[in-house]
Amino acid sequence: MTNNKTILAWIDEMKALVNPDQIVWIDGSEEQLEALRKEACESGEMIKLNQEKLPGCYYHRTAPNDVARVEDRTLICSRKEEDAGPTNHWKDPQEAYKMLYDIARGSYKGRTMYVIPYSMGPVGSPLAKIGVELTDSIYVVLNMSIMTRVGQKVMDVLGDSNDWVRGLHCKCDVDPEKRWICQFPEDNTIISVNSAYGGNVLLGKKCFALRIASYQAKNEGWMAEHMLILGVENPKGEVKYVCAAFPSACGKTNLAMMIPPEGYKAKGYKVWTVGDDIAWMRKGEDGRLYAINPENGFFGVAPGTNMKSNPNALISTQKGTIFTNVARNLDDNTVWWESLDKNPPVNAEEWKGAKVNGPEYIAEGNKLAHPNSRFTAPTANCPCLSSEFENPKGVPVSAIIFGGRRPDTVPLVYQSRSWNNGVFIGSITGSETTAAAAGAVGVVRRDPMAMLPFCGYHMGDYFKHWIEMGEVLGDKAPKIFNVNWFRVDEDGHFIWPGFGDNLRVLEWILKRCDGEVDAVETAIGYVPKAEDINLEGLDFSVETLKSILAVDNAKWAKEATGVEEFYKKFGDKLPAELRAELEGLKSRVNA
Ligand SMILES: Nc1nc2c(ncn2[C@@H]2O[C@H](COP(=O)(O)OP(=O)(O)OP(=O)(O)O)[C@@H](O)[C@H]2O)c(=O)[nH]1
Ligand SMILES: O=C([O-])CC(=O)C(=O)O
Ligand SMILES: [Mn+2]
Repeated sequence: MTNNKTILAWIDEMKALVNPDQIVWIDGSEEQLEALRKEACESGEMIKLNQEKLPGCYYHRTAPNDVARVEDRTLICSRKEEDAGPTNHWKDPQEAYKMLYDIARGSYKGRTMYVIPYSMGPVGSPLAKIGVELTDSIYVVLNMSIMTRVGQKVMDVLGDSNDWVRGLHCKCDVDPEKRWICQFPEDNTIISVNSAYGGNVLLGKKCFALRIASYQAKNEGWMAEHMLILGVENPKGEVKYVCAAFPSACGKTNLAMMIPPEGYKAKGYKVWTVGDDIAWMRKGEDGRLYAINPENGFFGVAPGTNMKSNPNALISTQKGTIFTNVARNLDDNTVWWESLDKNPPVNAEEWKGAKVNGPEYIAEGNKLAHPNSRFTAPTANCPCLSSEFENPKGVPVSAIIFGGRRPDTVPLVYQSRSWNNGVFIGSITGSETTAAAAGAVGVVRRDPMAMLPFCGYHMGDYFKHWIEMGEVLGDKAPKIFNVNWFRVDEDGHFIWPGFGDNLRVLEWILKRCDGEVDAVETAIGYVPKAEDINLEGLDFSVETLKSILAVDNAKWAKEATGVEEFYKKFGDKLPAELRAELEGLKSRVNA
């Protein structure tokens, strides 16, 4: 498939290490993928689902100890420890290679090495980048061929270039004690061992498109962010694009595919999805910031997805999709997860594979699907996929939105006072932890720009890079906002209806970008006047709206103290601009 000497030499080296019985190059053809699906079903690695109801869909189950990303076993292996920074786990590259090679050695014996050439971004786009993943898992091959563009065409574009990212995945025996997800940013290399969970092994996604790419982006003057990209079309037919960074399982897929409320639909509003998880952004010829989605599929959270909450996501999963760790309905060989509908299958197989009576099992307090069960669906299935999805130049970004799960303190929406103030707001993002990563759920932690688990270098330098991008973009920079869909009442219920109704907030955001609406200046930034959020057709009182737009200076004084504590980690790597923003916030909330 290629004469590229750097690729051939690396594959020879890896082959000598892992010792496969044979090597198969993934050419991207449907025949080859179909043969692999058949093989995976014969070995039991995958189950073919009901082909009338779910054509081209398959089911897979991971080991019960291997169901989410493992942040404490994810390492940044830069030569200097300081370059990984205080928010990453670090290991010396020489020691890491030795440890990983000892684990990987001979691990493909009796198995096949699949070579997957893939492009992150439209093949040949000036914003795209290329990787090669080696894996011994057909499941990984099939997922990568949904999530990225794979095959011969990628090699053709790469030619002899050495600008590609090396990725070695060894499933081994999925031993959690020997599980390591290692990035070597200075070597453009990723090694992942002893896992088969998507976020750890689909190396194009978090490992390349965020951890390695964020480092490349800093050095090359662009941005790699954990952001959805969506277009809002107004009744005049104009489309404006926004990017939003929320931590894992905090609503990116849902916002990216939202259905406008009835009243908005009637007026002609439409929402178009460009991406649901990752954005690569660069300054364009006209000086504005342009974004592409480097992915070609959605690796989405299944539980909670239904025809009411997110029909576009659900429809995206109805063909050519791989389901992982959801439950199976054994009567008709389809899938089920919590809140898909009100009828859990009686004749069910829960996510670990035990046969159970669904309703009884749930009544006993169990879940049929794992909370982080996922679907891998082709973007092409999405009914609201943007016509710009394949545009090699990307889409111009009007607004950047940060957000997280905050039961109190943070208002529904506010606008930053300036670019640097917006960077400050992104840097102090807090959110309750979710099932997307192993560990406790529901604990508020700081997750700057939703990049805490994904920034491939020193977070202080990353903040500085954001400040510098603002200088480069000048008055053409997107406006920066923060949202919080997750304020709760005394009974712990979400106050704001969220989902499609979030368009009401996006409308205000876009009006602010165009200078069409006023706002109230508060200690933290600009908050909407309650009458400027359209509540038409919604059973929601202005009083309640006011309660979730309110800024409580006493709470924010506490927040500022928490930020001050958090910022200590960065020492003198904390940009002076952010220090000044914190001082500004403190003086305003205490005024
Ligand atoms: N209350 C409320 N919940 C929401 C909203 N949007 C999403 N959620 C819930 O948040 C959870 C995760 O949503 P996703 O859209 O899959 O999150 P994500 O950010 O794409 O997650 P990753 O794929 O892990 O990066 C689901 O359980 C949703 O039901 C909202 O507007 N309000
Ligand atoms: O990487 C994963 O496993 C899924 C994901 O999008 C996230 O956790 O943000
Ligand atoms: Mn994500």
